[in-house]
Amino acid sequence: MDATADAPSLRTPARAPGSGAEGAEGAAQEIRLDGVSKVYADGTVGVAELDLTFAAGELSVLVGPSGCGKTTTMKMINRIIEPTTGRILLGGEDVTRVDADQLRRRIGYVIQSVGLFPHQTVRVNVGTVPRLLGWDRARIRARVDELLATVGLDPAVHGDRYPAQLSGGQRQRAGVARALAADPAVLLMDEPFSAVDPVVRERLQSEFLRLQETVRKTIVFVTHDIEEAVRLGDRIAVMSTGGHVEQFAPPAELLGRPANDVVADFVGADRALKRLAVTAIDPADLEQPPVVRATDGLADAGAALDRAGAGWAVVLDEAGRPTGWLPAGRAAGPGTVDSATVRGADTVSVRSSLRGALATMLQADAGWVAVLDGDRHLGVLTPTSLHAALRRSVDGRPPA
Ligand SMILES: Nc1ncnc2c1ncn2[C@@H]1O[C@H](COP(=O)(O)OP(=O)(O)OP(=O)(O)O)[C@@H](O)[C@H]1O
Repeated sequence: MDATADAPSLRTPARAPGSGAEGAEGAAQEIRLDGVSKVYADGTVGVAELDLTFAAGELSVLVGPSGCGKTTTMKMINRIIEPTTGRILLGGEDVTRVDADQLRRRIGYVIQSVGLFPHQTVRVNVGTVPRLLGWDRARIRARVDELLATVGLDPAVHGDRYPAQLSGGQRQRAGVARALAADPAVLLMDEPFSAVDPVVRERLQSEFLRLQETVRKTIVFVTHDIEEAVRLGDRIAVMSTGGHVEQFAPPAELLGRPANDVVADFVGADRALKRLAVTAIDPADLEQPPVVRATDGLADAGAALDRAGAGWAVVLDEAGRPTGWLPAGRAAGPGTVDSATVRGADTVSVRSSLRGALATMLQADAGWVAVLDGDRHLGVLTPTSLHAALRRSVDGRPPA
């Protein structure tokens, strides 16, 4: 789903005059559940009283064991299931009592089995909601083709196929395109990627993250897979049996400070490792060994190392990129730094996660990795500073 080419039109579609869908299109809206509960006819508590706010433009994940009420919670938002008590506010508007059909047209919905109509072509499927909204044929056609391209399907190749003629991953992409067709303020996704194999799933997840960067919908996403939750979620709600929310927090906080044993059990014993993937590199975490230029004199470099009391220096080339390191023991005598440099410097972008930095460090076996902003050297991470960064991300403490 390379969304970049189509970004502007996804955000600002022309509104169909008199479509009756005013408010259906465009900017993401906050979803607030206010004392919402569901007790089924047989007395089963699907969801206990929930107070939850899904922030506009964020991807919130509902995660938890089977039967804990994830699907019930999600389906109450588009009123496939009617809440027993409470109010649901969409962009501040109480939608608990508005017409349910109209409400659903404002909300994109993607489910595990995709839910494409098998007897309709991909184009017809993706155009479902715009058709219901009364858009004219040319506009629907243009929108559908644009969306298919956005999610990585070629309209000329896949547009006239039936769902059975697509692979699982392609069907899932078509499902996402259909949910986005009328540019809904909100997307609900119920285990959308669980029916495809792990490799395809990971690719769909990455593509979906890129798409979300562009469209910035308010998304509520149900999964039972904590890895998927951590990968995708801006915030994660861990639910437990009986429809309770045990913790609702960003992934790093959830993994770093589980609110209780239920959450700790659910996120798993390897939560520290999972946390690496969701913790960004903070320039304040970086170590600053002395920096020398390849063209500097060795004696000058040695003096700089002495002054700093450092055992080694990062060597930069003329463009300022790290090319290797200079051990203090070699920083003496005639010649330039270049002649004494231990070649090879592994680098990572400051936009990487700590996991990316650790992976590079392990692969290189160098014990340090230079962090760059574009071509600019910002500092280095070592196992010690990486550990400090991880603790800082959890405790909110400044790095040592
Ligand atoms: N129509 C129904 N009548 C009675 N009980 C129901 C009904 N639908 C769901 N439930 C019950 O409500 C609880 C929550 O179900 P829900 O489908 O929301 O769970 P879930 O977390 O989505 O589960 P899963 O991960 O297995 O899909 C479960 O105990 C379920 O058995």
